[in-house]
Amino acid sequence: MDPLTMFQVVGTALSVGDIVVRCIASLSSLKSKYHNAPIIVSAMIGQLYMVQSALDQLSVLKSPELRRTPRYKELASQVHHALDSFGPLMKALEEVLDRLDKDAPLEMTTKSRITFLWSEKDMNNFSMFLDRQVNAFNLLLQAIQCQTLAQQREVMDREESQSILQLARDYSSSIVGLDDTSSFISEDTSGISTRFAFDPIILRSRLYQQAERSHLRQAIRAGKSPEPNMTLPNGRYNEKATEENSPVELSGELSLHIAELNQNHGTSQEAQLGPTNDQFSQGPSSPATALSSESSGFGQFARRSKSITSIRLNSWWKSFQRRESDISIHQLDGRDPRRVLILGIPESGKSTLHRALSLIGQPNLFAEKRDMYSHTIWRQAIESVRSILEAMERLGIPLKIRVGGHEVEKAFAEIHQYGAKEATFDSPSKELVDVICSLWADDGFQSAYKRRNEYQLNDNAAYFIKSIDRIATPEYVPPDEEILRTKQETAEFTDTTLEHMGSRYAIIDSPGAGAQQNGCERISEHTSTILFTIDPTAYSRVLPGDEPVDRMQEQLSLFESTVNDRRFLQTEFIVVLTKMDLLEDYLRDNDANKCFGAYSGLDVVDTYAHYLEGRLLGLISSDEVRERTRVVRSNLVDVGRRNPALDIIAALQSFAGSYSEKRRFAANAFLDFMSSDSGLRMV
Ligand SMILES: Nc1nc2c(ncn2[C@@H]2O[C@H](COP(=O)(O)OP(=O)(O)OP(=O)(O)O)[C@@H](O)[C@H]2O)c(=O)[nH]1
Ligand SMILES: [Mg+2]
Repeated sequence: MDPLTMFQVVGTALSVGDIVVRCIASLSSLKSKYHNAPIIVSAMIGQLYMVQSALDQLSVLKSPELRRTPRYKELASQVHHALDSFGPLMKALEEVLDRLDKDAPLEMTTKSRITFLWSEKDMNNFSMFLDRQVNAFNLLLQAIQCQTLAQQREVMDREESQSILQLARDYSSSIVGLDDTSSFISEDTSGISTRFAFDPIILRSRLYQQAERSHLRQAIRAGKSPEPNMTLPNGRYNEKATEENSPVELSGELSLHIAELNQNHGTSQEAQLGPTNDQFSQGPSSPATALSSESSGFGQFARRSKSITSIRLNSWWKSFQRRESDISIHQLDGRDPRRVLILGIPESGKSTLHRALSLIGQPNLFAEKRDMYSHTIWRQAIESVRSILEAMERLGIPLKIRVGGHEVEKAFAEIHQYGAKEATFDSPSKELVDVICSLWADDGFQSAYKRRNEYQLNDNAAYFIKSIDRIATPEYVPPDEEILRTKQETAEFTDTTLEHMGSRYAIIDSPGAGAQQNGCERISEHTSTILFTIDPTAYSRVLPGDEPVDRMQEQLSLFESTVNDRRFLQTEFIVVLTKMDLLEDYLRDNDANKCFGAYSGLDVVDTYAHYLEGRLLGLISSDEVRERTRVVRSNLVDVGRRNPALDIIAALQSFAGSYSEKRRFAANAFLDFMSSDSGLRMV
């Protein structure tokens, strides 16, 4: 028997290209007839555009020459029936759509809506099944792009690739019914990521971009910019997200890892364990179904009658629907959150970024805790004054003026006394507040402050000291911006789940450097994006601790080792230059030119930031990783008017790394549109 050839594999897929086009047309027609058509119609149009783009790319391979190329022969045998069900699936979908389009009433009444919803369920299954096929297509395209046989083998031998093919094969054999008894639908997708190195090719394709543009146009036409909109008030997508796909399971998996990590660090976090990994994977993959080459390949589907295919597909749907409740939510809509890990040296702003991101999803994050934070702010202000006074002593800087009748010793003693007491906020004396105001006006105090790089001082010391008379009043209620200025050392990994424009992110904050490295080992496999915080004011400062460690050197080395770590080869990086608001003052007080050597002009914020960005990007050894790296400059505490963390979200969304992300983005624009007044209204 002839072995399967690339010509057959590709030919089979291409033979139904016209049907794909017709299905897109039918879905569009349905959508235009129903002002309030179900969301799945829009989602499927996007999905089919994906398929069409993949076919477009594959069409170059239809040459019979490929029959003879050993590399493609091997590839064909590896793909081995994974795409067999694509043809029948498209044909059955076309039938369903024909029927729906024909029977569609002009007005969608409650009754017709119910009828439609029945079909919607089928379409959801179609949509999920299509996903498996698109994954297999993607893999095929990725392998074909390889330059050598060795590279191709490397791609195909990956565990992830094998899982993708196995899954597509399992579904194929269930659908075409060639060996129903020996095959079953595997639910084990845990090892499959939705990201492929090949995805950008699809994303760059004309068809996909057209589809995406059209989605965005609709969203814009509906008067909605793709500006952040945390929740869709009536959006089904989000309802699903919070009810069916509540973060519990996903977060549970993540919390499991985080709890483990924290346990390893000997921290005290009580793990809220969710389901174990075993609960997420619901059984082993089935063995590949052995099929003869006669019953597969090009021509096979042409011989199958449409009705037989449909009957089999229908029965597959039914059995699938029964199993629906057993399926992991990863499979139902592919909306598992992107896992975003925040890394950086101590005090580089990781937790501030984490908190700013959390505020996007939970604007009332601090509502219950403002009272507590007013004490924290007062305490940190007093501690800052004390640190400066201590530094004056150590550096031999005298106070230039007498402080409101107080000598420095007296002021010092008083501050000490306040620093020693825990919650002294209730009664900060007017006298003490005056002392602090006078200290701040003192030249000696100021020159010690300017030398803050020589000792440890809270980054927001100046802000709090300057605001002391406001902070010291009993009526003081700190706004979010000021809470974000407080410093709290992070001892353990913490995560938060953020929903934004239909995308979900599990964002993990990490503790200081030592613990971070241990944690990274374990958490890396779950990370799609790393937010790397860089403190631009770190030069000429040392890290707190026994050994003097140059902060800037430390963060450049940590960045270099992280960004070039093999485990993160597929990871997206967003470098966040934090504390941009503090930079101008810091550059004025500390000569960056001296610190960085031969460069000049580094006393200007923009020139310095530009130089630092160049240094950071220069540390990335892989071009691919550099392409997947974005830099965002941020003043993280300035959340008053517009949360700066939205820029990070925009950077997250800008990645074209995975087609599913892009699709999600486009779908979300749709969903936004559908949930707007001019869009979908649930009956
Ligand atoms: N003004 C200003 N302060 C910032 C900014 N980013 C961080 N900070 C402050 O810098 C200090 C350290 O920030 P954190 O977020 O606690 O740093 P971290 O990296 O989490 O530190 P560890 O948990 O100790 O590793 C805090 O006082 C923050 O308020 C910023 O953009 N502007
Ligand atoms: Mg922290």
